[in-house]
Amino acid sequence: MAVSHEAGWAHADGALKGPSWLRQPADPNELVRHLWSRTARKDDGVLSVGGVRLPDLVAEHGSPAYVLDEADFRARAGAFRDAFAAYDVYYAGKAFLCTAVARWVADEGLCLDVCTGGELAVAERAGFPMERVGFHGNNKSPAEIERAVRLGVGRVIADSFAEVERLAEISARLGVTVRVMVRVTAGVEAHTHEYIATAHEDQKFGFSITSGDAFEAVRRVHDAPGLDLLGLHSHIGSQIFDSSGFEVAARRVLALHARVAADLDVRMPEMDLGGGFGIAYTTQDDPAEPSRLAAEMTAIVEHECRALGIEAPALSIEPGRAIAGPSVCTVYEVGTVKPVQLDGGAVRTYVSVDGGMSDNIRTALYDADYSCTLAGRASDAAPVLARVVGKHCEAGDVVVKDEFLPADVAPGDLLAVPGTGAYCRSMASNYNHTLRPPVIAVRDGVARVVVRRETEQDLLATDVDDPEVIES
Ligand SMILES: Cc1ncc(COP(=O)(O)O)c(C=O)c1O
Ligand SMILES: N[C@@H](CCCC[NH3+])C(=O)O
Repeated sequence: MAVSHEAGWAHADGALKGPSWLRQPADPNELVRHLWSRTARKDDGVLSVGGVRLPDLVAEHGSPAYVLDEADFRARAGAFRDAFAAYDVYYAGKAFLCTAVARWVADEGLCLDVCTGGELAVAERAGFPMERVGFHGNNKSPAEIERAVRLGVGRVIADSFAEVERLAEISARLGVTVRVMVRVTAGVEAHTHEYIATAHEDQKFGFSITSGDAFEAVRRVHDAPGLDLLGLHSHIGSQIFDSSGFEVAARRVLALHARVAADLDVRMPEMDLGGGFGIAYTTQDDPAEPSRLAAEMTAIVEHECRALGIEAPALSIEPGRAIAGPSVCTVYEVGTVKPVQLDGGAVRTYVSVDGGMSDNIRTALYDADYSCTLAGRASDAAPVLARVVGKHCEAGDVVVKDEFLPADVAPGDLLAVPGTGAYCRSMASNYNHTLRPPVIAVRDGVARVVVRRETEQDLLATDVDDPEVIES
């Protein structure tokens, strides 16, 4: 997919200008604090996280690597837990999940949202309390549902009529009661990239409120003997800053909740308002603290419930990105630096690193913005507008579209990109047979590998090298 260039092209005067919001760093040897995890700091230009200097980490574990600030992850999880104390907070494992992270989530008292058998397997291995797991997905297989039910997950979020039937059949066959939420689409156009908005009508998730499908799904779950109807679930999209989408969605979902009480005489005890809270990828983003989100969401729900004359259901939310995203930075090594002359005479500096769209697809896929900084040394060189690109055979293989880097950036330098904890490792691929990088958790000066780097043996393991197959 093409990379958009609000930025980036040579202007009429021949100069290369970045996007309007991009600023030259006040001091390239300092961090733009709110883009980095809590323990990240620069000393004489050397970046450390969790008390571990990144050049030392790379010397031991290689690059690229995702560096996970454990204290930061736990603090963000704890901030959601405390701010939303009256809610159940489900960490959305799709943002990033491994056994260590599942244990931290459990330790911090959060619940866990999984959406595939694979994520469920990690939860199981971590010994995550299954009654605190919610199982999502628009196309759960019968085998996945059965496994989740056998494991005793606390709730399954139903996404289609076929799934309601499967759930009813499985609960009857196994003789167990399954607690079910009904995922609804509230018909909201969330202000985010169209690929990650999920509450407008024309998409695959949930039951439409306006068409009447959501009401019908509630009725069927309620009527099924083995299913325990918990309530409605709404998730409007991801990387959202504007609370008006949540407000409209909450109003519509609560109206349905009230209608179910009035028409079916059923009081649903719970409601989930989903995740989607945005984080700062660049200086242009200004995310709200969990305490403000909690105050706003609670005010919206209380106001609506008063207006409808109903008792507020017990609420839950499902943040993923806002917990995992800012806790990680990716460290890369620079391989080549290529000044490219553009029409009009301006020069763009292409800085190639040893990863790319295989470890961070978000720039290519969503036109996402990132920033970066030199991580291994100080520099007093003048800033140049650079584009950080990967090593893949793809022109759109861009990691950071536009960033000011010191003009002396050179092969062997380390670059670190903040905000890569959500949907980077979890969406990583082996494109061009690259090896997915490790996730290294850092805390109190100690680095621990929590997801190891893939090896060529891992890649070759799935490639069948059997003369009987190949030559037949
Ligand atoms: C159902 C559901 N819950 C929670 C999330 C987590 O979203 P985010 O990581 O934006 O908080 C998602 C992903 O968008 C989702 O689809
Ligand atoms: N993968 C998306 C978000 C999708 C969230 C899952 N429903 C991103 O990187 O922004």
